[in-house]
Parts: sequence; C-alpha cells; structure tokens
Amino acid sequence: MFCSLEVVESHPAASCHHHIDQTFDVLFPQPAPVVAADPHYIDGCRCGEPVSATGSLFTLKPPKSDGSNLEVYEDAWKTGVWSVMFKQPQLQIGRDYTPLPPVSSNVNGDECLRFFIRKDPFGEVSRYLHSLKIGAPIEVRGPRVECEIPPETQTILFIAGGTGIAPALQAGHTLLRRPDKGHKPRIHILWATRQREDCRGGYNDHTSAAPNGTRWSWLFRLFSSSQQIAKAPPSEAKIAVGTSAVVKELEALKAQYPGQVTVEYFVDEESTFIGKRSILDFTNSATFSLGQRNRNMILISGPEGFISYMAGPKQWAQGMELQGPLQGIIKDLNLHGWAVWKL
Ligand SMILES: Cc1cc2nc3c(=O)[nH]c(=O)nc-3n(C[C@H](O)[C@H](O)[C@H](O)COP(=O)(O)OP(=O)(O)OC[C@H]3O[C@@H](n4cnc5c(N)ncnc54)[C@H](O)[C@@H]3O)c2cc1C
Repeated sequence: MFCSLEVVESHPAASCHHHIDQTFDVLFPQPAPVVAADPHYIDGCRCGEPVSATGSLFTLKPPKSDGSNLEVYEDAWKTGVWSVMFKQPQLQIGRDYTPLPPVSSNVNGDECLRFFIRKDPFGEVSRYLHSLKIGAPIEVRGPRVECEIPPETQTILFIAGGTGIAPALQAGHTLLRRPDKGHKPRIHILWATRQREDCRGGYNDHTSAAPNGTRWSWLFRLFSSSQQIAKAPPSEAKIAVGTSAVVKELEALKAQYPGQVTVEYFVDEESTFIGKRSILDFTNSATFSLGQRNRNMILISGPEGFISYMAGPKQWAQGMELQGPLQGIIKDLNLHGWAVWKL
C-alpha cells in the first residue's frame, strides 16, 4: 500500500520527506521484507543537489520524525542492499530506487533517506520525480532487500554501471560498519559512467595501468608503503570545486574507512571500459580469503545490457526475477571462491 504526500515548496532537484508505517503489503514478486511506506515530503530546507545534467541527489524526510522508521531502515542496512519504490500517482506506476548511506550526522535519529536519481527525459517516474517541488509529497513503499550480504563476507568487488553506484555505496556502508572480527573487510568498486561529468573529481585508487605501463596489483598497493600509496591526489583535490556529488559520497566512505574502500572509474566518452583485466587485478589479490563460502562476493548493478555483458542476463520465471546462469565475462574468467550476484 502506498501512502500520500503533499507539496510544500519546490526545487528543480527535489528532496523529500518520508515516513514508514507498519502496514504490510506484499507487492513484490520476490520473497523479501516489505513494509508499506507512508507519505514522504520534499524537504524545504534540504535542496536536491544536481550531480550532473543527468542526475540529482534527493533527500526525503518524513513529515514527523518520531523514530518509527529507524528500526525498519536499520534492519535493512544490516542485511544488505535494499531499495524502496516510488509511485507516480497519475499513472499509478512505481519504480525502485536505492537509498544512499546516511551521512554521518544522520546516523542517530534522523530518518532522512537520500537518493541519487538519474533523470531520463523519456522516463515516466524519474521525470516525475525531477519535476517535484521542494516540500512536495511523494509516495514511497519499502524497504525491499535486493541482496543479502552474509555476515561472513570479507571482500566485495562491486561492478557498477551508472546509477548502479548507489547500491555499491550501500554495500560498502553495510559491509564496513559491521563489528571488526579481527579482519578488516574491504570493497573495491569499478564504476562505469557515460560521461566524465557524472564522476568528475574521481581518481583511480587502483589503476589497471601504472604510469610506466606496468600493472599495479592489489597486493602491491595493499603492502606498499604509505609514501607509495600517497600517489593518490591530495585530499584538497578530492573535494575540488565541481566534484560530482556521488564522488563526494565515495570519498566520504573512504574517509570513514581508510584503506578499506577503493574505486576505479571508467568513462564511456573517454573509451575506458571495465574489462577482464580490471576484474582480475582485484580478484587475483584476494586469494588469502578463499576457502569459505560467501567470504568473497562480486555484485553487479546497472542497466540490463551492462549486467548481461558482465554476468549474463537475469531471467523471469513464474512472475519472479531470477539470477539466471552465470555468463558473460565473469564466467569467462572462471573465478573460484567468489559468489556472484546480479542486482
Ligand atoms: C532495485 C532497483 C534499484 C534502483 N535504484 C535506482 C536508483 O537509485 N537511482 C536511479 O536513478 N534508478 C534506479 N533504478 C532504476 C529505476 O527504478 C527506474 O528504472 C528508472 O528511474 C527509469 O524509470 P522511469 O519510469 O523514469 O523510466 P521508464 O518509463 O520505465 O522508461 C525507461 C526507458 O525506457 C524507454 N521506454 C519506455 N517504454 C518504451 C517503449 N515502449 N519502447 C521503447 N522505449 C521505451 C524510455 O524512453 C526510457 O528511456 C533502480 C532499479 C531497480 C530495479
């Protein structure tokens, strides 16, 4: 069941309020924790932040923050990658969107949800969302857990295309905030975007090609001296004017968990693409955590064609979306000891 909202104020890159109640409504084909959500409101005091010409950050806030949503969200954050559904009221259609990790000041008590939403000029719901004014009501339902990250997981390779970066940020948040069991987990993100604008200010922590033409292995970077690692741009560069809001999110995650998050950027218009080499550079380095089921995960998120190319298409059967067989370049790599999940 969806709940209604009301418009208070407007802004081109909208941000919203939300609230979840405990009404249960099974809408989704997959068995997953689902609760109905209440009206969310575009937040008049938090402007949506354009990430680029093609996407914006939205903030949703419940009309009244009484803490009732926190437990629901907290369970989802502990479990893995999750989404909520926004409804376009005129057409009565819904689409899924992925909350970004809470900003650190939000962790205790603030029930805001934040989203990175790509504006598709021909897309019904994304166009609707971008047209909302600050303070506008929006109907939200969720959360739905898309993929569990088991407690024993130590290493994630996240292959993201476009807005697939939102679940990558989620996976990082969920994995890295777990209590330290003597071994620091880590996440390596390969993010492919169409334009540099989408990831402006981002630099590669772990480049496939070193300046002298040799390849840098993950182990090299892991065990090399801090001086060598300091080849990354200075911190001022990370927050340079014009840095994309999503890159800022990635930098914030890195700052929160030093040495546990690395990112490589690939840009279509610069003809840099995620290939087998980028995947192997990372997976070859993770052999020390092989041997236990679910220790190492590869998660893939992005447009259908992107997922198919990487790991084969997902499939539909009996009204349910299934993973489908492993195909694509990840199958070709014949990796052992990695659980693969298509989001
Ligand atoms: C679990 C999950 C999480 C997601 N998280 C995010 C997120 O955090 N951020 C985000 O931006 N997106 C996310 N998405 C994608 C999002 O749900 C929507 O798919 C996206 O916003 C587009 O929806 P839309 O209604 O705007 O476009 P739609 O109306 O569905 O159209 C999509 C595209 O298809 C084209 N199209 C539609 N109908 C036809 C047709 N008959 N023939 C040819 N072309 C057609 C349209 O022109 C448009 O380009 C997520 C998706 C899932 C499944």
